[in-house]
Amino acid sequence: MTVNVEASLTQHDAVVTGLRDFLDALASAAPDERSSQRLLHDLAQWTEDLRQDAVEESHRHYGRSPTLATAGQATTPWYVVDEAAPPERLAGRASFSNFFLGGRGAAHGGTIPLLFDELFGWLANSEGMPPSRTAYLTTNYRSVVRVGRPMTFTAWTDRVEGRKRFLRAELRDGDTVCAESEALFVTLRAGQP
Ligand SMILES: CCCCCCCC(=O)SCCNC(=O)CCNC(=O)[C@H](O)C(C)(C)COP(=O)(O)OP(=O)(O)OC[C@H]1O[C@@H](n2cnc3c(N)ncnc32)[C@H](O)[C@@H]1OP(=O)(O)O
Repeated sequence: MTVNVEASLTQHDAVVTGLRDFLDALASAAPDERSSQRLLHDLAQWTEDLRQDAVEESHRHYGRSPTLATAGQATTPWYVVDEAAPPERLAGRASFSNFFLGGRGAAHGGTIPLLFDELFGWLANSEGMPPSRTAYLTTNYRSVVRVGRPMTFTAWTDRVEGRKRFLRAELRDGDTVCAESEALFVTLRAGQP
């Protein structure tokens, strides 16, 4: 079994990386009854152990990694930022593993806006920016996103009007634009969650 663990990762980051690999392996396999039973048993044991370790949101590790792609959210399509000029522009690479398969080799349609929302969150909430949230996000699907393909993305701030940031992004497979997105992020007022 190959587990994609980098030496520099903390133990928790390594667990999240392992979880991402696990989900891909699970989605790619057709385990027999015996394997499924063993898996269910192990999962049930770990679920129980982790429930004993439950803590309040601000003390959790999950989804807060400063070093991992996707901040350590194992259920977000993998991406890495290669060029960061926040809050103006981001560019990088992405890939949808079998865990994100919708059907006939194409990524599930709901997972593409999930990636865009991640990228927009990066842009709109970069260091020094007041916190903001997605008010709307639209996606145009131009060509299927194939699982396992190396993709590239660009996300940029189109314009700012007071508390409103209008953002745009493109996801490409080579020269083909597979999806485009447009979103509005609104800066939160004091007291908004
Ligand atoms: C905190 C960091 C976390 C990282 C976030 C990552 C991104 C996310 O996924 S966030 C999760 C998904 N998003 C949400 O749950 C947001 C839920 N919605 C809200 O909280 C609120 O509606 C919020 C904050 C977006 C806007 O509410 P509020 O501050 O009351 O806005 P409001 O004063 O009515 O409107 C401000 C302006 O935005 C415009 N606007 C607000 N919503 C929309 C919309 N959906 N469409 C178009 N325009 C809108 C208003 O028309 C207004 O424009 P103008 O100033 O020109 O009159």
